[in-house]
Amino acid sequence: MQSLDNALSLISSLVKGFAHEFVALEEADGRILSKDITADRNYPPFNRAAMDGYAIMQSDWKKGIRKYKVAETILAGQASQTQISSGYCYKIMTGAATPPVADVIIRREDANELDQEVELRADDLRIYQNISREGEDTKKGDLLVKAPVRCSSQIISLLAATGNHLVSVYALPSVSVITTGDEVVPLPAEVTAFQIRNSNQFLLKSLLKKWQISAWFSRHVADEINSLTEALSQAITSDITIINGGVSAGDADYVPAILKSLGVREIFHKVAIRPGKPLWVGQTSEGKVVFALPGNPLSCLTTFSIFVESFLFKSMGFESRPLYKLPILQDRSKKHPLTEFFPVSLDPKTGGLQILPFNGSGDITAGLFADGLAVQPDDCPSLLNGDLVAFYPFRSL
Ligand SMILES: Nc1nc2c(c(=O)[nH]1)N[C@H]1C(S)=C(S)[C@@H](COP(=O)(O)OP(=O)(O)OC[C@H]3O[C@@H](n4cnc5c(N)ncnc54)[C@H](O)[C@@H]3O)O[C@H]1N2
Ligand code: MOO
Repeated sequence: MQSLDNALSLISSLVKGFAHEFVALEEADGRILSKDITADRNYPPFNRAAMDGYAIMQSDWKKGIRKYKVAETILAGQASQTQISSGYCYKIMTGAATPPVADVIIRREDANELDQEVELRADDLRIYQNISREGEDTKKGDLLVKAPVRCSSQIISLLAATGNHLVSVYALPSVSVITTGDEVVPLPAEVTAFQIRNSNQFLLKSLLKKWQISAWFSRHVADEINSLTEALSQAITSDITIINGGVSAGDADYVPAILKSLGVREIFHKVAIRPGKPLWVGQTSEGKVVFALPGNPLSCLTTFSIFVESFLFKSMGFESRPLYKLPILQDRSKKHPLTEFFPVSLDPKTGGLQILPFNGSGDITAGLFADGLAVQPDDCPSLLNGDLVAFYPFRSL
């Protein structure tokens, strides 16, 4: 049985890195950028008027001039046609380019608009008042966002602002999802007394969607050697195969043996964690990776979130995944020597972690309102209120 750290480093050793591809900006939400974003020009690209008003020369104001003739009206997007001299101003709109000769804008609210001229008022006049100067936000060539990073709405906006209508992202892997078990029935079939519905298939597909991945091959297979062999032989042609159930010690837990018979090399079987101990990980001779996750719903969620996601993060260029240390808000003890993952919610008032009780890893409500998983290390029999614990968020925070 592997320790958690060993299991994670064995998984890292399987990473070859996904290819890069270009996608349209409209399709980039939630994808992982594979190329840095740099500024294609200065921002603002010109001395941008920040207010509707009148642009003057500060030197005129200092001379005591308060009434100005309007030389020209400059709208956003227009180039100015005139060069003002003393006693003249531009009428200018927010977002328009302020000609270099003008170095102050007085708001329209502080102007008395007369027939051919305008009388301006200001208590305190500062150079470049109401002008956002060229390059003051960022300079051409500046690194704005370092890859890899998940495309948020703000990043999408920045990509658009900097002219990237095609975006370089990490290509998505092909993924198969196979659930197993005689007792597991698909929706919307009726369940008999000793059957259960196939929730993990939906769980896994939903977890993959966070990465914008849809499984190309998805099937439920009974605990029967021939059908499992047939389905798994197809599934393992994918970059990543995720199998659920049939990996512990039961008479019908055929998955590890069948994978081996199909030439999948076992990297490890069993990790010293709870839930999720029976996890099996292997690799085909072509380098495709196979995760066989334990069947209990919380074990499935945990092993996906910790192991499959670590593999995805690394394959998409992240050195490590975001991991937080946050205070736990209750005492917690454990009697076994395994590292324990448990569902927690983020307390909005304190920023600490509330422990969410559940009734074992088969409880369908376990982790229902959790924001992520917290960790009680193998050698730590008790956690005290206020102790910092590792926190793996379910969503990128
Ligand atoms: N003698 C031992 N027994 C067990 C061990 C062990 O080490 N020695 N490990 C236990 C642990 S921990 C877990 S977790 C389970 C995992 O077993 P399997 O991965 O072989 O999974 P199954 O036995 O097929 O199912 C376990 C449980 O999960 C339910 N299940 C399965 N698939 C689905 C699905 N698609 N949707 C919803 N629920 C599912 C299944 O009905 C079982 O109740 O083994 C322990 N036993
Ligand atoms: O992974 Mo198992 O859930 O520890 O019962």
